[in-house]
Parts: sequence; structure tokens; C-alpha cells
Amino acid sequence: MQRSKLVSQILEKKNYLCVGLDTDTEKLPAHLKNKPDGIFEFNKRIIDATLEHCVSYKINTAFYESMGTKGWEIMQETFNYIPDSHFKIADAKRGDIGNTSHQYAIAFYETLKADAVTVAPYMGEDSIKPFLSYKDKWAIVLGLTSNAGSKDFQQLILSDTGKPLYETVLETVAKWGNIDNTMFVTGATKADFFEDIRSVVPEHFLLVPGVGAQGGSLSEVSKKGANKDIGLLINASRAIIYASGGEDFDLAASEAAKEICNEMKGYIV
Ligand SMILES: O=C(O)c1cc(=O)[nH]c(=O)n1[C@@H]1O[C@H](COP(=O)(O)O)[C@@H](O)[C@H]1O
Repeated sequence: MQRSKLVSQILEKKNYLCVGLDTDTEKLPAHLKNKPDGIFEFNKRIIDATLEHCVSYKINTAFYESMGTKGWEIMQETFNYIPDSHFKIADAKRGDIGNTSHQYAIAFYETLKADAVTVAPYMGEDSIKPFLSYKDKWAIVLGLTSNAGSKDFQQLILSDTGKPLYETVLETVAKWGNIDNTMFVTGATKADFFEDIRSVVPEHFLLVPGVGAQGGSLSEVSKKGANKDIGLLINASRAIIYASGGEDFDLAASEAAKEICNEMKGYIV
């Protein structure tokens, strides 16, 4: 998807919510648990129920890869089911030597037809470049993640610059790509760092997971992270898709997404 299309969807809908389809077989409502197509049925009903309250979906591939070939089929069916009006993210956190990354790019952009894939930057330029060579496809590179372990490497201060490693990642990766094909993951639990992040990458889109189940504040990250195009995709997974564990799960998901979406309207002037 082109950046201009994503920005206009966000501004028209006054909404920058990305619904995370982290569909866990253990957490399916009882009536879908042992159905052969229970997971796809769950995803389908979540998508139908939340479509008007979000602009994007993120499929965390781990929840599908864990099922083997069946999981890949469900992932493909789910990507096919999401309408092209919505920005489709494969959250796979890939990155390898160039020719291998190229195969990952084919898998996620061409085969699954995702608009974007999450990428780990640890292996450097040649591992990221293959994800940047497709028109209107996006690499979403891990910057400062939402988990406690982000302090182990990402927040280490580099002795030659006096800056944290994650800042160097943002600065350097921003030069390999551009604002039309590169986004950065910045966790909602790290709101205190958002002003610093915006000083390094003022124009890029940020994918912000960690509101809801991980306790990040939608208000804080919206106020500190939004730029002139909004430039944010805020992800919530468990807080939406498991808002109810019963047969009314889709209704509850719709309500949960609507609540976030209504709050977002207040941050878009
Ligand atoms: O890349 C991600 O999406 C991601 C990065 C990060 O720093 N933290 C993080 O939670 N995520 C993903 O975002 C989703 C968060 O899910 P909930 O905590 O259930 O909303 C999961 O799919 C995580 O794998």
C-alpha cells in the first residue's frame, strides 16, 4: 500500500488502530475450539466485527507457524480475507543474509500478499535491503521494543556516540530506506522515549504495540508520537480479540476496538 493511501485512510477515519490477530488455539471460544476451520472462522468474525474501527491488521505468524502447514493455510486465507482498504502486516520478525532475506520478502510480500513485514535489524544492511526493494511494500524494523529485554541491547549506550543503540538503528536504517517503505517498531510501554525517537525519525510511521494487555498508554504515545500525517499504527491484540471468551467474542471485539477508535478521534485534530 502506498503511503498516501495509508495516510488518507487514517485521516478520513480519524483512526490509526491496528488489530492484532494473535489467534491462540488455546483461547478460542469453546464452540470453535474443536472445529476443523475454527481458527479461520474466529479470524473472519473478528475481521468482520472490527473492520470499521481500524485501518490495519497484524498477523503474528508465530501463532500460525506453530500449527505447521495448516497454520500457513489459515494465515494465507486470513490475508486473503482482509480487504485491500486495510494495511496488512505480517509480524514475522525476519532478517538474514541477503539472498535469504530475499526469499522471506517473496514469502511475505508475494505469496501471502502482506503490505509489510516486521524485520529484526541485527544482521545489518544486506539483511534489510531485500525488504526495501518492492514498490509500496514496507519493512517495519524493530527499533525500541515493548518488552523488558529491550534494555539488554537496544538501550545500551555506544561509547563512540554516547547514544543508545536503538537510536543508531533508527538513524542508520532510515538512510537505507525512506519514509515510503520503512517503519519502525517502538513499544507503547516506552512512551518516555517517544520524544527522543521523534527527534531522530520525525516523518516515519511507527508501529506501536503494547497498549492493552501490556499496559502502554494510548494517550501518551499518541500525544508524543503523532506527526503531521499522524504517522502511527497502534496495535492491540489480546485486549481486542479476547475481550470475551464466549460466543459473543466478535461483538466484544467490536466494542473494544470501537472504544480505542473513539479515544483516537480525540487525538486527531
Ligand atoms: O513487532 C511487534 O509487533 C511487537 C514488538 C514489540 O516490541 N512488542 C510487541 O508486543 N510486539 C507484538 O505486538 C503484539 C502485542 O500483543 P498484545 O500485547 O496482546 O496487544 C504481539 O503480536 C507481539 O508479538
